[in-house]
Amino acid sequence: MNFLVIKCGGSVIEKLPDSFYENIVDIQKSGKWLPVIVHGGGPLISSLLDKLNIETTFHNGLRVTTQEVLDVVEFVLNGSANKKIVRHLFKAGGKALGMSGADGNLLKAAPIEGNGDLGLVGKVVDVDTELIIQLIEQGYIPVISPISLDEQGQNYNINADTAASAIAQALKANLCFISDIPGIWIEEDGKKTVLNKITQREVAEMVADKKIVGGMVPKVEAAIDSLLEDVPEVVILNGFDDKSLLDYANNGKAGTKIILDEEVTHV
Ligand SMILES: Nc1ncnc2c1ncn2[C@@H]1O[C@H](COP(=O)(O)OP(=O)(O)O)[C@@H](O)[C@H]1O
Ligand SMILES: CC(=O)N[C@@H](CCC(=O)OP(=O)(O)O)C(=O)O
Repeated sequence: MNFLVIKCGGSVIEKLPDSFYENIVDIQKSGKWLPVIVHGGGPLISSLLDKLNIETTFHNGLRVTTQEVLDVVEFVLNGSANKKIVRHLFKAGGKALGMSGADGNLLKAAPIEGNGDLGLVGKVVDVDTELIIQLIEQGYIPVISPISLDEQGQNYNINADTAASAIAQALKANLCFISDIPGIWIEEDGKKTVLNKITQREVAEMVADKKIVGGMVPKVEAAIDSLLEDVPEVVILNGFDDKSLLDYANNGKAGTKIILDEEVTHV
């Protein structure tokens, strides 16, 4: 089965055109790919925290998460962000089922190592692929928020790129990150050039040189982790170009393709 994990960034959820969701439904109906959506909601969370006068900070692109912050994260991700996508897919003629990693114990979480400063930030340690496959077989497009529980029932804030990577690894799915940029860029003399591919080594150099920063850091780390665990392909696509997802699904055309160093000789 050709699974396609489509990670919708919070940077674009509010702005994706109807055609984006129609394309997902078309991709599913074509049978070429079985779509699974994983979503974030970073800017929506920050804006609600701001309205509630709760201070929020990030460390290497990850939100420092107290229990008070987590309540808001969960409210936004499992609520408005998840249901917005379900609603759009319904309007596009699809059958979407929204759930968090906690529902049906879909994702099992654990705190990330050395996370003292980050608080309740977790990682995914297990994915119930059977549940995802059963939903797909019943014609659903799963829409997954990354909030998940550990063995004790403690909830965790999990970066959506990291969760999407874990799900892609478990399904051996191709992974598309839909974000608010046309791909990874390099900036020289004030001019930005989008890279059509980037290697693991180049990613590491750009992160070390602070040429990849903020939310792009967990994204590229998730991309490399995925490829190292036999995910066939990871790409970054532009959420504002309504053809980018369809172009990728049909022709493999991507904004930026991330590749392992050993693949360089084969490209
Ligand atoms: N080298 C880079 N190329 C492209 N975008 C970058 C780069 N470094 C940092 N970014 C930032 O990463 C952001 C995307 O990550 P993020 O805000 O987490 O988006 P999302 O909500 O889609 O996951 C872009 O808006 C951009 O500002
Ligand atoms: C730990 C951590 O940083 N969690 C993220 C979860 C949402 C997310 O990842 O949203 P984007 O995809 O829009 O970045 C957060 O609290 O913002």
